[in-house]
Amino acid sequence: MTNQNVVVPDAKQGIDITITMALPKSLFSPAVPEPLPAAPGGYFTITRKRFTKMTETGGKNSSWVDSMRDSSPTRVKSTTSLSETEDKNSRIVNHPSALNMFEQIVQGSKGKQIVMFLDYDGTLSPIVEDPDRAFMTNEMREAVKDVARYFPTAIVTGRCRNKVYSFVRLSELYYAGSHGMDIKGPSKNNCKYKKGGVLFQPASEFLPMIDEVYNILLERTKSIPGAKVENNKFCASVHFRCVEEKMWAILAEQVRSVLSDYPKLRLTQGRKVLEIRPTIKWDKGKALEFLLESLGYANSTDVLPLYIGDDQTDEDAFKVLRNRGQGLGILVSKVPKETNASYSLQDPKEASSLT
Ligand SMILES: O=P(O)(O)OC[C@H]1O[C@H](O[C@H]2O[C@H](CO)[C@@H](O)[C@H](O)[C@H]2O)[C@H](O)[C@@H](O)[C@@H]1O
Repeated sequence: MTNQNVVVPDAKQGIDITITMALPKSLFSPAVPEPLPAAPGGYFTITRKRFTKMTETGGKNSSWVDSMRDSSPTRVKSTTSLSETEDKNSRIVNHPSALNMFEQIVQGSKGKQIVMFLDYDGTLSPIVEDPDRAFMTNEMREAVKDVARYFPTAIVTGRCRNKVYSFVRLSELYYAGSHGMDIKGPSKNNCKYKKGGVLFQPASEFLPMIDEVYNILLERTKSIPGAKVENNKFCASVHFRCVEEKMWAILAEQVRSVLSDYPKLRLTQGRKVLEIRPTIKWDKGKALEFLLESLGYANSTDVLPLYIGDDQTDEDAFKVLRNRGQGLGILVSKVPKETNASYSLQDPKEASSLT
């Protein structure tokens, strides 16, 4: 790694600014990526019907447990070798490293205002067993702080907004917690963008319901060793990272039985986590659009949104960028994955080099 000066035109101020970043020596690769074929929707919602079918059969039907296993993107299916995956579906391995392509990304931004969107878990912080201890490093915090000095920067996460703020502790950022259902901008005196003090909570009516469901889930899962329920304000998470695999079907059945009383809630899956969310049509992609609009870039061609994320829920944002034909999705993943992102990074460390 080496420090390099990258000149980025600042459309807002009409001047070039120079950012010193830690970049790999191999950064300025001449390769230009082929335009990616359109990827199909990557959203991994488990429909109530499928969820019911999976859980009804309990441990006997392996599809439920398979689905829980597949929720960890670090797992490559043992029946398929990497080269087989490449042969079968080259689109999956076709998104080049964002690090190697960074020069092109920066060049592509010429004259455009970059807006940076960052997922938290698995992107800014490494995945750890205890969700309460998913701290980001000081180095990462400094990197994000640097980015926010030049570009509007938002954290977009499934976590409760206050919780992620307690990890990140940068008051100049925008925060979209609860999968984008709790959006807040920097306070007026800490914001250089025109609509900084934004606050938007499209699922506020669900607050009492989520609280209720959280408490029921706590009770119903307390006898399952390793299960952890997290209240993320407008959604809730049931973690199974520390639950023995033989208990997964039982945990699933508990969650299913709770959800069957709440038709206005739906289930999605993240990295070793079941996420209970309101059925409203709102996700990280909608949050990205809302923030671009709030910043005054709704129909602008002078903006380049960059979104870095690692999770299935980030696919909604990647898809929005792909459909707009504007901006870039960057997937953090060690293994090839079907994605709507255009570039990839291996892990949070690489993400910190990029930012
Ligand atoms: O949108 P994100 O910022 O990626 O948040 C998604 C979920 O992240 C957290 O869980 C994940 O990270 C934990 C800590 O590394 C890990 O233990 C867990 O297995 C992962 O799923 C968070 O705890 C959840 O509430 C978020 O929904």
